[in-house]
Amino acid sequence: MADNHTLPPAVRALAEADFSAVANRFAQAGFSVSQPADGILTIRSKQAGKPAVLVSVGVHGDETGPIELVAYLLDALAQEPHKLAVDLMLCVGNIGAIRQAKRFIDADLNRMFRAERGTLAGTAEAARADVMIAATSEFFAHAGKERWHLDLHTAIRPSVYPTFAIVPDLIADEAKQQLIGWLGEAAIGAIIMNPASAGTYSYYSAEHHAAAGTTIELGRIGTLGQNDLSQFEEAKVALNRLLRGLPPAKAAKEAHVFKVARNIIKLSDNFKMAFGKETQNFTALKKGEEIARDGDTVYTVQHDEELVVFPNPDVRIGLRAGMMVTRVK
Ligand SMILES: O=C(O)CCC(=O)N[C@@H](CCC(=O)O)C(=O)O
Ligand SMILES: [Zn+2]
Repeated sequence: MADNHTLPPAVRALAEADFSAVANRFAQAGFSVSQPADGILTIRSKQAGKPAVLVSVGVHGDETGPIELVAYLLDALAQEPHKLAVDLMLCVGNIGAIRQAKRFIDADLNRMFRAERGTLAGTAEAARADVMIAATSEFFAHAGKERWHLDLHTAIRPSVYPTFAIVPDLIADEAKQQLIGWLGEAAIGAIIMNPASAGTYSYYSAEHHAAAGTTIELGRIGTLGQNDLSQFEEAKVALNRLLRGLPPAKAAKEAHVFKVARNIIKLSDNFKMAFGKETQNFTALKKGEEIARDGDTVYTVQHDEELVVFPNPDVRIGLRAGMMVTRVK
């Protein structure tokens, strides 16, 4: 982590998963506040029927922008706690990796939210995912119909759309439309509709807890305390609006919509991508162009146009090394 002494106190506290100041304020204002595990805080109203909102940050330890954004927002909300209009679960994901300013310690935490973990079982992140799953299940077990999970990330490499979201297809229609409306308010540039889980946290919440769950990419990885949050002002305003139960605002932007055509899975150590790993997200490839090869398997573009997202040859064998998407609108 950056030199913590120079960080604004609210940012330092959230990055260290120290909820004490915030927890006290909401508890004093009459909310039921609990910390079911390290890095997890729930704040519930004593009145039933509020929307349930899970906000997660730091699922990858080097993705620091969302930690800053949520820290400032939560700090401001804690000054007027009675304005919180939802039941809130806040999850700081990979606490150990945040401390070390690394994506993960042993393995990618955002691939652990699946029934079969194979070679990922036994890692530090498998244990952390179990803790997060238990707390998430408990949180949504008490929830009414309106359920959200906003899992805030940042991308490793540049992107044609600096902000974008991955939305599980299986979310029920009404909730999906509400989520897409919210992503518009947040000025998210592109939405990728995803038909199948890659073991991610937001897909898990959507599939198992009927949440309007999404992974949101806000810019690129950077040093804690040094992110330019002005690029995500609309996202901050939209999140603030949701937590305070204010009426939806007009979309700041209509997102470009894509759908996942195929996940490129790394099959062996022979996996080689046809382009550099700095290739920006949403780079377009034409039918027949090579994407990657892995021994005898050659991945080529099947549609007239496919765009590559998250190209990463360095993932473990068996995991997604890239996502090919096609344009819907
Ligand atoms: O930029 C990258 O290569 C990774 C950024 C990131 O962590 N993205 C998430 C997306 C999760 C999803 O598909 O919903 C991830 O790969 O875990
Ligand atoms: Zn991430």
